[in-house]
Amino acid sequence: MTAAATPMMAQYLEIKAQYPDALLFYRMGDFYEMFFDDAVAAAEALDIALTKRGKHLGQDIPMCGVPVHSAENYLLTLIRKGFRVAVCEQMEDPAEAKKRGSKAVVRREVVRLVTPGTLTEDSLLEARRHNYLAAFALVRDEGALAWADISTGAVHVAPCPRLKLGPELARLSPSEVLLPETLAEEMADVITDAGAALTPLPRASFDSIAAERRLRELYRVQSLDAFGSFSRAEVAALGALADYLDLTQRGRMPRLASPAREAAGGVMQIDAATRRNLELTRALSGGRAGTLIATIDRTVTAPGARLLESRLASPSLDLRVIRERQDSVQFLLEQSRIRDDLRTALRRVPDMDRALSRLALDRGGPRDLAAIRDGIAQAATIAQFFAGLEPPEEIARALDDLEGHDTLAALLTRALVEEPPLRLSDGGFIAPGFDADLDAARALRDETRSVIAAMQAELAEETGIASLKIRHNNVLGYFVETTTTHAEKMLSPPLSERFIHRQTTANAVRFTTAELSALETRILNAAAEAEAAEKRLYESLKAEILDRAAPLSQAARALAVLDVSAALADLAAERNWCRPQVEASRAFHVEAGRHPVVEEALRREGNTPFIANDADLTAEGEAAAIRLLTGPNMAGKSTYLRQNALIAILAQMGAFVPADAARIGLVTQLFSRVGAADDLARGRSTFMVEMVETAAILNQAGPGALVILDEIGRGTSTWDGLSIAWAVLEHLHDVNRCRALFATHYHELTHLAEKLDGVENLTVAVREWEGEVIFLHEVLPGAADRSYGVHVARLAGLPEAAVARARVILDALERGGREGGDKAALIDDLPLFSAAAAAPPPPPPAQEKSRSALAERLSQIFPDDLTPREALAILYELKALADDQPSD
Ligand SMILES: Nc1ncnc2c1ncn2[C@@H]1O[C@H](COP(=O)(O)OP(=O)(O)OP(=O)(O)O)[C@@H](O)[C@H]1O
Repeated sequence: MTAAATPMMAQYLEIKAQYPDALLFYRMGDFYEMFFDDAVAAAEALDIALTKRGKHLGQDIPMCGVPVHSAENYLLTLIRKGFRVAVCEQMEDPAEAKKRGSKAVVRREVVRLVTPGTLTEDSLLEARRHNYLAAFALVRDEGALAWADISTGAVHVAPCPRLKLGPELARLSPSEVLLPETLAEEMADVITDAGAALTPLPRASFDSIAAERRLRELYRVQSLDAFGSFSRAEVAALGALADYLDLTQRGRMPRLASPAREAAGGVMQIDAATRRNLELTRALSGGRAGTLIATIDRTVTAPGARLLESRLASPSLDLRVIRERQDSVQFLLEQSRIRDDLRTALRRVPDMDRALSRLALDRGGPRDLAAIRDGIAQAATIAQFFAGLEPPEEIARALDDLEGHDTLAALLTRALVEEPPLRLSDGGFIAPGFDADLDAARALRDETRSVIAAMQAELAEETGIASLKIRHNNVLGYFVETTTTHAEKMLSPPLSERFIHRQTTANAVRFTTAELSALETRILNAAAEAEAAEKRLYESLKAEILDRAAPLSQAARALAVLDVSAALADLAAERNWCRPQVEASRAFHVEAGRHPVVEEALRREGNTPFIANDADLTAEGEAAAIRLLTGPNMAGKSTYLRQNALIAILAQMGAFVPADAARIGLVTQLFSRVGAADDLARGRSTFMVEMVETAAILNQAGPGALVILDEIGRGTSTWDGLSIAWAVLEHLHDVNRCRALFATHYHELTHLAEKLDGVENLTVAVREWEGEVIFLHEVLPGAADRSYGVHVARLAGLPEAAVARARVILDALERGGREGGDKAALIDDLPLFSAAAAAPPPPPPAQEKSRSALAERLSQIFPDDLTPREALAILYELKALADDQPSD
């Protein structure tokens, strides 16, 4: 067979040509088949068998396929691996096609293009995270970003200068970003750095005039002014979203809320590096464990979890909003009984937003109808909890949105069975008694079933074959079946006159009778009628729901608000967190602050308690307020720095904070950087990255900024590092004039406190006891006198000999430093390493050799060029050299 010539292959190639960038899932009966390169790629990605089907231009056609009923799992794998999938369905019954001629091909069409940003199925989505599709448009030099979650219908737009795109994407973490083709190449890195898939679109998709028309049609409005005034770039970005949705959903538009415009500068600016470093929603090691969100998330519904994450990702700069949210948390903190009832009731609230979206896209099922029913029923129950109380404004507004769905609730309650099936085709979801036609069809269908049972009993008696059965399959329909032992009897008169032979299998013989055929027609008709009636009812219930989509979505949002407020109240109650005073100032005062994640980790381990620490970073007038933190390794410097950044974020997202009291002047920008030495694995370039990031801070941080710098400059040689750290500190003080916490190992910097008004020294207390260092984790005013690195090296299990040697070197270096000596020359003065080793002296000749090898290696070393880590590596090398020599 030459498949190229087949009309089917011609149809395939024609459709495939329209989707060159996607894998084409080509429906053939119960399978989606893939051919040619698609098959090769999919077989590998899915780890399924690659087979062949006919030939094309003399070559075998590679083919693979996945069953339709389990296609979602395969889709998920493909999307996760970065593919896009065009789903091509059969648009008519094969029997229909046959009527056009035996060679006619079943009509097929792509019904949907599945991409990372356009998923709606629960199985393809993370319940507790948004799935954003974003579009960035540039009109002249003005940029805008629009983003939508089509699984919930939320749409936002905001001005976004080109330089802000990276931080904005870091905040939203979209799955897919649309860019005009012309920008795709130069901006690809920004998109992929944010972990999103990049989809370039033709410039026409971003044309602002066409976009305006598209949006007017989409929202069925005369003018976009109804939503506020948008810039050209904003309209273009929204238009690109609409265009892409039209393309991927093949004209079936999702339900989209009116675009909400986010004002520029409405949220705390936090760039990608800071988010990573503070482990807000993703841990440095990947995943959610150990992040701030994992520690504070006590929401009990998926929409609540999504709202909490978006509040955390975008701490507000609007005092009214912050205080309203705090009021809600406080109210539910005080009303602990209502909080408990509320949380119990919320646990039974389904994800109404996603159900609504699927219904709108015609991808829903009976279970989505039930989700709406249960959601609004719970909403009404929840509204009652607050009767007779005067809740604060945000909660009061939410409660208003919960009500007014009684008619729909009553309708759905009457219409649906308690637990409907997932798919429409499964049937049986409309409750008995709801619709007379359906009841009649079902009665007929079920009655005929009992008639069949009666007929089977009759025939068994008549033939004297007790094991005779009436069965059903898709090929024969209903048939009478007996085992082959009775074949002869059945196939000879008189029975053969009544029983018409249909089929003989290995174990059975099958027949039909005139009565059975008549009955079958009746059954089929009744079942089809019931199915049609049920489908009709489904459509009308769906329409009722979609008619009220906007208020329903508001109710869903209100439930999410209640969930978030109750969750934060629960956390505050259990962990004893306080309500921070957030104000328009440059104050930063925290009493007994804690790091929520470290504290929880310590609590889980159950040994040491977390030591709370105060922070006073209040800036006077326009001056800077910088605290320079010195102290040994492992003392808790990083923890202290980060806890204060996290407290600022929690305060401005409207949550309570892990402290006894806090007064936070609005932090407009938050920067956090960690010294490169913490990431040695990536080598030298890490230092470059660190410097680029530090440059970004010095260029951007304004008076409202809070800057957290952890051992900046550590990735280079000592003097370079010190000089850079010094200059950075001065710049922050004199030019940026922001609030900053600066942890360093360079003790020399502590002298700056005497010179610069806004700089004060802090240190983390340790106690030395019998030669051991005990970390007290207590932050106090003052400077550390030494770094205790050698002590920590010992704690980490460095060999005793190396530790002893390090002490000798340190001592000499410190003496040299104090006396202003040349450090390279110092090496000559140092007693040799082997002398410090506690090992028994090896035999003299070998020791001679060892000394010379060591001396030679030492002569090649210039301490000034070494980072501490390199010095440590050399120490190992020297030790190995010393250990090796005797056996030579
Ligand atoms: N306030 C605290 N109370 C109790 N334990 C703490 C506290 N702060 C830190 N720790 C513990 O000490 C460990 C080290 O803390 P951290 O990483 O902040 O130290 P560091 O001074 O920054 O060290 P390095 O300079 O080596 O990076 C933490 O993992 C934590 O277990």
